[in-house]
Parts: sequence; structure tokens; C-alpha cells
Amino acid sequence: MKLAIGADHAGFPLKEEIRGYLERLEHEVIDLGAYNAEPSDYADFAEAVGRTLIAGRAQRGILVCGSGVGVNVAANKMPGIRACMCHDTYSAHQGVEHDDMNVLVLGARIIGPALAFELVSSFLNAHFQKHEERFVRRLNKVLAIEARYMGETARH
Ligand SMILES: O=C[C@H](O)[C@H](O)[C@H](O)COP(=O)(O)O
Repeated sequence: MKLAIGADHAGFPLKEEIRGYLERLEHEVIDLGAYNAEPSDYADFAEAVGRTLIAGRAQRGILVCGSGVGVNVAANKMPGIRACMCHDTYSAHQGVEHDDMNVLVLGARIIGPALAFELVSSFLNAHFQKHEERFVRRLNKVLAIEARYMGETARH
């Protein structure tokens, strides 16, 4: 599978471990940084991964920051991106099967490489169950919300 991966400085060490894991499994990996642990901003990497999926250059993405929250929030601002932080294997595959999640988000300050590899494996081996009418109906409602509120913003 063609995969886009990205992380800020806090996610960098785990992203490196994940890249190695994916390459051992012979996936095609587009590594969008960070390329070192110098302080950086999670939004830049979330956007880079999202842009790569939107352009069709990768089928799925993996994003890592310290908690997972920042990249999760940022990636979901982009149309067509369905990113979710999953630190349990059930959500990592069910999120794809039921919700067509296309970006797996991990928190490098929360989990270690062994669990991360299991989560990535669950995510990559799962497929959206498009023959299930209820999942398609719900996804279409999500896409309709995205289209309805494009360009608007919540006030504090
Ligand atoms: O949600 C945000 C992420 O967890 C960041 O990785 C985190 O805020 C980075 O923290 P710091 O700049 O203190 O290393």
C-alpha cells in the first residue's frame, strides 16, 4: 500500500520506528517529516499528509505527535480526511471498517513501538465495508456535514 507518514518533534522517534516497520512489510512509504527532533509544529505535518491523500499520492496516512491530539484535530480540517487517534486495536480496524478512517493517529508520549506496530497492522489490514448500507449512509451524512460547513468556523 502507498502510505504517507508524518510527525512533529515529539512524534519523530515513533514515526521513525513505524517507517522501519512499514518498509520491512514492503509498503511504499512517503515520509513527510519531521526528519529530526528539533521543535516543530504538528499542523505542518498533518497538512502535508492530508494534502498527499487528497492528491491521490497515497491511499492512507499515519500521523504522530506527543499525545496524538494536535495532528488529529489538524488533519480533520481537510476535506476527505478522516483521522482518528486509536490506541486500541479494535478501534484501529473498526474505524476503517465502519467509518472509512483513512489516517491513523498515534501519541508517541502515550504508547511504545510494540503497540504502535499492532495498531498500524490492524489499521492497514482493515477495509471499509462498503456493502453495508448503514456504513455508507452514515459516511454520506459525514460528507454532507463537511460540505455544509466548509468555510465556516466556530466562535469562542
Ligand atoms: O497535540 C500536540 C502534540 O502532543 C505536540 O506534540 C505537543 O504539544 C508538543 O509539546 P512540546 O512542544 O512541549 O514538546
